[in-house]
This record gives sequence, structure tokens and C-alpha cells, in this order.
Amino acid sequence: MITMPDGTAQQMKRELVVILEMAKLLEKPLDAPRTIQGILRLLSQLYGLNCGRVSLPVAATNTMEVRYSYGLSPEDLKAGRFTLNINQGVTGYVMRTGSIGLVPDVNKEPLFIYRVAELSNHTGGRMTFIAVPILESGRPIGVLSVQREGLHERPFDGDISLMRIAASMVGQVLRIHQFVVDQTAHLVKENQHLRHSIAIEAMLKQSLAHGILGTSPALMDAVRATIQVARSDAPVMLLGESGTGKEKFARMTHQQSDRREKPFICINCAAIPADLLESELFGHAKGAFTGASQNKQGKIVQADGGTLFLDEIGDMPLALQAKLLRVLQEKKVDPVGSDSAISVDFRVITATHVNLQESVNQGRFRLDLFYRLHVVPVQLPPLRERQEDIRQLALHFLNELNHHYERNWSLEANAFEVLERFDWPGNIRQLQNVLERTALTSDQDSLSGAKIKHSLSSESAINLPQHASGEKPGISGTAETTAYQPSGPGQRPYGRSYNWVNQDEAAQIRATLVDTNNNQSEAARRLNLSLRQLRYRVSKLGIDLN
Ligand SMILES: Nc1ncnc2c1ncn2[C@@H]1O[C@H](COP(=O)(O)OP(=O)(O)OP(=O)(O)O)[C@@H](O)[C@H]1O
Repeated sequence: MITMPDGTAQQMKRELVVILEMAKLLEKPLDAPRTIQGILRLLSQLYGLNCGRVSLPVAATNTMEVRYSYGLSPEDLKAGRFTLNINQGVTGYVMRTGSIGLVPDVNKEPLFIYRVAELSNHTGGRMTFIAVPILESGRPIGVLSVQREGLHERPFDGDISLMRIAASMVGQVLRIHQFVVDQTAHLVKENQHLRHSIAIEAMLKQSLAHGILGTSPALMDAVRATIQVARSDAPVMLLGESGTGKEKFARMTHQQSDRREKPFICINCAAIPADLLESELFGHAKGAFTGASQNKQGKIVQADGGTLFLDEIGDMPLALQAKLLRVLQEKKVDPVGSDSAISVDFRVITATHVNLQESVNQGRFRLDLFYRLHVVPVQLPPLRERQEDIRQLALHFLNELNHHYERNWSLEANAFEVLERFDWPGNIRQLQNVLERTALTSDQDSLSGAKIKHSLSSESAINLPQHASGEKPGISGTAETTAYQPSGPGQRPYGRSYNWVNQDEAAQIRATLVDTNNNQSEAARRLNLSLRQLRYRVSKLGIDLN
């Protein structure tokens, strides 16, 4: 049996008590601040090691701060007295080197910095400062420090070994705490991601239910914007080139609103001659003009309770704009030749392919009406800006054709390539037509890229209405037409010119990228391409961007 002096046995007993009490703290559910403070409290109350603190490095800085403490005044903590540079003082030394820091008498140690008010006021007596590293895989991740006041009989060895045990417990708590924090952050992120995916899925389902195909971000933005406001009565203005699905979106908005059981009335202001548009919209009384043999209900009254969709609103004559504004303000319609107004309640959705702000600037559209209608603008992307949707749309339309004509047409792989490389100035409607023409003129069920190209080149002979440039489509209500040029520079009847991706372009794109220091936006601008088109060409032509 080993015998030891009474003092040593006593001290070991006390150490054991402290260790057992600390271990008990670790058995409790994890609460890092509480557990670490508990450890510091035990060191102080049971062992006389006071003002315990755990200093940790501050991320991305060269400093450390006290994160957990016991017995330090809140004023000192608040005053930030415990933030120190890692190159300073005993704590910094322990953190840098992973060694033990023992200052038997702080009054005699020049390295020691008096940070605590209590210490700075300390006059006589001996004050010992002990700091041990908190290690992880042998590397310091923080420092545990205490101070011991007065003359103690016991040697420092016992204090240091007890502190090492305490530091390893603190390290364990910190590790578990960090693990929980990381896991929680990961779960929060995953949860956000899931919510986002669910929201997109829900939107896709809703848009699919209305026959709107496509999953591209540009289309989803438009779907999101539309669905968000569908249930309100806010006027929606759909902006986009011809054939981008403005009418489809208007119908979806109506179907998603509380007015869905009521009529959806659609009128194309560009398709009706100006002199007939007034009576079409507002109605007329019998005898109002030659040929008005009976009362006629206008589209606005027909839309009562439901939604009125005014397509190509930019083509509405100024006189009718004033009349429409009155209806929107007063919620009353005056049919032509009638002196009794009819009360109406409808939601208005408008669509335009022209830049209405420009029309306002040029005096062709009333500013007050513009403000009334342009409450929720929704931009519908042209097909060339959502090339990733072309395959899905093409397959869908081909299915419809097969169903309708009871045939079994299919698209060859190179047909998809051709479809995806085309600019589609007439957008989805044009895609539909080209597929139908290709199918009907093909003597085989399998439709090749060459056949699609053939149908597309015959498109170049078709006159299409002036578009997208914001140029005047004709106030009279009959849109001006312009020849659709396949690739003539400067000719952009529908957005960008008819451009195939071809190898000859590669050198020009490379040179432009070099000239612009690989600034893709600037290169796209110089090449008269959208950024998306440029990126598509860069990937198709295998151009190295480095
Ligand atoms: N996202 C889509 N998914 C499936 N079909 C679509 C989609 N968008 C449009 N279409 C179809 O394309 C054709 C043109 O759409 P729509 O008439 O809604 O376009 P628009 O922008 O109103 O055209 P315009 O301005 O020339 O009247 C329609 O046959 C429509 O069903």
C-alpha cells in the first residue's frame, strides 16, 4: 500500500470531487454556455481558481475574445476588455504555442496585461495566473485561464493537471456544440432548399394545369409573378413578343382568381378596325349609327363580374383610351348612343408587345391610363431566351399533331438541335406552325433536322408584323408589316436576327472575347446577341473561355 502525506491526499480528494462534479455536468443535456460556466464555477468554488474564462479566436481576425466566464464583472465584459490580439499577452502565447502559461506572480511578469479592473486595482498579495490550451487533435482551439489569489501551500502541478482535465471537457463541449450548430445550419439550408423546390413544383403544377409548358428560370419568374397577384384584383400588364403566351397567362390569371366562375372576355385591340372597336368594347344603343339596328352589349359589360383581357392595348386609339379610363375610374360604361350608364365590375388584364412607356413619351398612349394599367407588369420571355424549354414544347406539339392527324411522327436527334438553335422571332406560335408544316409536308414519320431547316427557310418569305423594337405598330389598329429577313444585319423585326450557330462565328466570338477581356456581357452586346445566346454559342462551338 502506498502512503502519502495528509496534505497530498486531501488535495487529491478535492481534485477528484471537482472532476466528478464536472463529469456530472457533462451528463446533462447539452447547453454549452451553461456547462462551461458550470465547469468554471466548480473550479472557483471547490478549488479556489477564480475568474475562469474560456477565450476563443474570432473568425477571420487575429484576435481572441472571452466567450464564457465565471466571476468576471459584466462591466469588464461589456467594455470588451477581454478581446486581445493573438500575438499579445500570456493567453495569446498559450493559443499560439499550445503550451501552458503559468505566471506565479503577475506583478513580476512583464508579459502579463492587466485587463480586468479587479486585477488592475490589485495592490498587494500574490496573484497567480494559469492558462492552459483547449486542444483538438493536438491543436489549440482556445484557452482556459484562471487566477489564484494569495499564498497557497499547494504546488501548481495539481492546479495545472486539474485545469488540463477541465480544458479537455470544455473542448469536448465546444466540439459537440459546433457539431450541433453545423448540423442545424445544414438542416436550415436543406429546409430552405426543399421549401424552394416545393414552391417551384407547386408553381409548375399550377402553370401546367393551365397548359403552360416549360421550366426555364425566365418562364418561372413570369409564372411566379402572375400567380402571386392572381387572387388580387390588381391590373396585370403582360409584356412580351407575339406568341410568347400572353393570352395563356391572362387566362391563367383569371382561372387563379376568385372571378374564375365568371366570364373571361378577350378582345384584341389591334385586330379590330378603330371605328368598330368603340362599339365592340362599350356596346351601342339601337340607332346609334347607321347599321345599329339593335342594342349591342359591349365586351366590357360582358366581362361584368369576371376579367377583361385587352390584348395589344398599345393599339387602342387615344379617344377610346380616354373612354376606357373613365370606365376604370367610375366603373360605369356608356354604350355608344345611349344616355344611361351601366355599372360594371371587372378585373382588367392588358397585353402589349410594344414599349408602352415609349408610346407615352411619343404622345400615343395616355400617361394616366398607363399608370392605371401598368400596376403589375409581367415580362414574358421570348423563346430564344429559354432554349431549354424548346424540346419539351416541341414534343408536346408533336404529340398534339399525332393525336389530331392520327399519325406517328417523331423528331430525330438532329431536329432538336435545329429547333434549339433557331431564334424563333414568332416564338411558341411559330414553333407550333413550323412543326405542323414539317410534319404535313414530310413523307416519312421521322422528321429530320434538314426537314425542319427547310420549313424554317420558307418562313423567311413570310411577312411578319413589326415587333419588339418598340416601333410604332400603327395607331389605326392595323399593324404595319415588314419583310422578315433571314440574316440581314440591322434587320430585327422580332428581336434579334435569324442566326444559326455556325463554325464561322467561332473566330469572331473568340476575337470579341479577347477584345473585351472575356467580358461576356460586353462581347454579347458587340455581337448583337443576348448573353444567353452568346453562352449557348460558346458552349456549342466549344470555345474555351480561359
Ligand atoms: N408556355 C406555353 N406552353 C405551351 N403552349 C404555349 C405556351 N405559351 C404559349 N403557348 C401556345 O403558343 C401559342 C401562342 O400563345 P398566345 O396566343 O398566348 O401568345 P400571345 O403572346 O398572346 O400572342 P399574340 O401577342 O400574338 O396574341 C398558343 O397556341 C399557345 O397555346
